[in-house]
Amino acid sequence: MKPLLELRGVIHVYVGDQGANLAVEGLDLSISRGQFISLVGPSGCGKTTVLSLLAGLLLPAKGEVLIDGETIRRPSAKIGYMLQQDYLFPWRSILDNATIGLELSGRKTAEGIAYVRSLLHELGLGEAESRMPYELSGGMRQRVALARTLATEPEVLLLDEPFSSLDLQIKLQLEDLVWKTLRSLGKTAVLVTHDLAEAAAMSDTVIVLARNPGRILTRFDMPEEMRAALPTEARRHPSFQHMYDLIWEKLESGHGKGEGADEIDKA
Ligand SMILES: Nc1ncnc2c1ncn2[C@@H]1O[C@H](COP(=O)(O)OP(=O)(O)OP(=O)(O)O)[C@@H](O)[C@H]1O
Repeated sequence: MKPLLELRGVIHVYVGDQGANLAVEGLDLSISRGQFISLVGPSGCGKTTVLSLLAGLLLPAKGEVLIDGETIRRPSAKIGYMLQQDYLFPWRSILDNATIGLELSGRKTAEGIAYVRSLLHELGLGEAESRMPYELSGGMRQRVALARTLATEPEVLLLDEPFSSLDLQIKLQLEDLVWKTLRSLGKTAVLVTHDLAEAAAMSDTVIVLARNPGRILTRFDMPEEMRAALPTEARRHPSFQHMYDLIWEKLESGHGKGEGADEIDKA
């Protein structure tokens, strides 16, 4: 099957006052439609750089980044980006926050609003659409941010540590909810996380990166039964601990002491 997203021989160099910084080198990656991929690795290995390249916010110095076989040269409506911080506008209600992308792209039609209402409903916010951001918990705010990202119907969701600021219980609930929502809508997802358990539980495939320069060390395809299960169920699957240990060992072998594996959340 033709991949939906591809990185081919990608190199990215940041150029600034301090000179040139080779951030990532020789990245080759294919992601199929509907796949859920996680990127894990120590701080500075290029996870956010990869997301920015996929989002069209950065252009590679060498190589190609493609969606559906077409080179990504600028941000596209096909790709939505959800961040650690929700960046809700405090003066707008939940519904008005969730419809902002539609407004900016001139698509705030009755149909568009109805779709956003259905998303809010799916995400357990149906009764809360007229409430203001200050009235919401962190988990609710992230659900609004997800509805806002999905409102414009992107094919791909880039998720940059969207659960990292949440309490454990809320985080687990939200992992299930996001996984279920993206699955039911057939979306393709690329998650960046420092939490190896989260990566193993949510993903079809976990990509392990190393740094200096950022590069792909290996990829782990999760067992079929884990992939089909909700993240909280996948965490209880007999293969979960084994997959987790494999990812952790690869990270350690890739970095050695002092090279950053200790920054990964092993809890
Ligand atoms: N704007 C920038 N200018 C110069 N160098 C940068 C810039 N952004 C990132 N870098 C460098 O590129 C490399 C990759 O950074 P990136 O932020 O993609 O890593 P990361 O894996 O997402 O890190 P973290 O886990 O800490 O968020 C690092 O060496 C970083 O210092």
